[in-house]
Amino acid sequence: MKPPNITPPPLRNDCFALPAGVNWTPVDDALALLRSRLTVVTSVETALIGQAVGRILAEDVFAKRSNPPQPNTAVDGYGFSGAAPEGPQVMPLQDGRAAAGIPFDGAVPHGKALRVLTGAALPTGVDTVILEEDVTVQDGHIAFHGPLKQGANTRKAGEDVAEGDLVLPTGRRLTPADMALLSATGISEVAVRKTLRVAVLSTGDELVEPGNSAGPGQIFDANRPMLLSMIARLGYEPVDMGRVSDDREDLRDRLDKASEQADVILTSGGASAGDEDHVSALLREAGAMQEWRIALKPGRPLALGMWNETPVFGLPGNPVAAKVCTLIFARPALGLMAGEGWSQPLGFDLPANFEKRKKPGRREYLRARVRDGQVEVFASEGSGRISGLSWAEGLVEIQDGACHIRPGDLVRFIPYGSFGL
Ligand SMILES: Nc1nc2c(c(=O)[nH]1)N[C@H]1C(S)=C(S)[C@@H](COP(=O)(O)OP(=O)(O)OC[C@H]3O[C@@H](n4cnc5c(N)ncnc54)[C@H](O)[C@@H]3O)O[C@H]1N2
Ligand code: MOO
Repeated sequence: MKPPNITPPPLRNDCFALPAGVNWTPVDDALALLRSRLTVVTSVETALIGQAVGRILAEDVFAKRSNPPQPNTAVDGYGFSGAAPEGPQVMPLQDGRAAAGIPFDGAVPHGKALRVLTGAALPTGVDTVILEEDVTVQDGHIAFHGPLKQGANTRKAGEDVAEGDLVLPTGRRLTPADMALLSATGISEVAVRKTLRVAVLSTGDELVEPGNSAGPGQIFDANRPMLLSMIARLGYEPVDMGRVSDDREDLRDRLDKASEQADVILTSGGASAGDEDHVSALLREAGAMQEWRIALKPGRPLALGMWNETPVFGLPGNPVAAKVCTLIFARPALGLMAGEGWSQPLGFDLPANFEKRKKPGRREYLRARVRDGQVEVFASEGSGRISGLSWAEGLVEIQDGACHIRPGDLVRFIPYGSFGL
């Protein structure tokens, strides 16, 4: 029998070729859209500072007390009033001493010196301190060499923070250093955002739980353990929604549950438009689907949508693409929803030790690390090469317009740490 007369399309064999007539969304436009559409979703609660590290401030915090609260001495030594002129100085000692927490009761007459210990409030009549190492003490007197400026070796009240100053702004994710700052400025509890709950769900008939036996055609679910731990590292509450097979009704059911238990949903797999790509199909059906074809490698088929008013990031199944999309798109979006605000990862421009050609018009992220001050990239760009994710210590961002990177060209390296991992 004669075969039917069918005209095939020209062979491109490039899943990243920009199809004619399709408008690919540049990464920055997709990010701008996310940024403009999303808002803070978490409510506010009070946390004692002992429990507040890693939490996000829900309001500006102002100092209740100055730091230091009063002028004090920065060293162990002897305090007196005014500058000491050049040359040898001898001063009678005042009886008593001032120590941290045990102030000197009374005033020190001009011309006399008082024994003072680091942190002690300066008593009336003392505004300058000589270091004890520079002093000879004998017969109720001290002797030292001038000159010494007025105010030497002392700390002014409020020189660090004055009462009423803004100490930390809304949206700040509290660090261990902030615990010291809050304590010192008289703050013992703060208004913080409840922790954002992020559901993680894997889709695909081929997936098996690590620890179980995997038959032919099956693979272990690698994305879910990665994504759950990324969420925890980013400071959000991971909500494990397990795995769903490629069954639309099961997936619908699981998305319903996830939207009850979490503020945001991350799925992986089924994001593109194949026969079994149920995530994108359901999001499209729900009517609130931005089916973005993003000019990005890896991670083009990122499905974004709403499910029961809960934002869903339909991440591509390939683990490298799932991680890149999480870092580039989900992370700033989660920050915004959590009350932390939109953030850009800090990158460093360093010379490349590799050569790469690419099509202009799409952004690329390669698994990378820095050795001897140069950026090296993983040997393969394959999106299923999970080993490269562990090999890498960050991503190198190749700009949309670039088409040929030569060794020695500056490229932007973004360490995983800059993403909060
Ligand atoms: N004809 C085309 N095929 C594909 C294209 C294309 O443009 N034309 N794009 C490719 C790209 S790029 C990606 S990325 C994937 C995206 O696919 P989906 O998001 O629909 O994901 P799946 O098809 O379900 O899975 C892709 C791949 O990843 C594996 N996978 C899925 N989940 C997990 C998991 N939890 N742990 C480990 N591995 C996982 C899955 O087995 C597949 O091998 O589509 C390409 N195809
Ligand atoms: O988005 Mo796919 O290869 O980029 O993994």
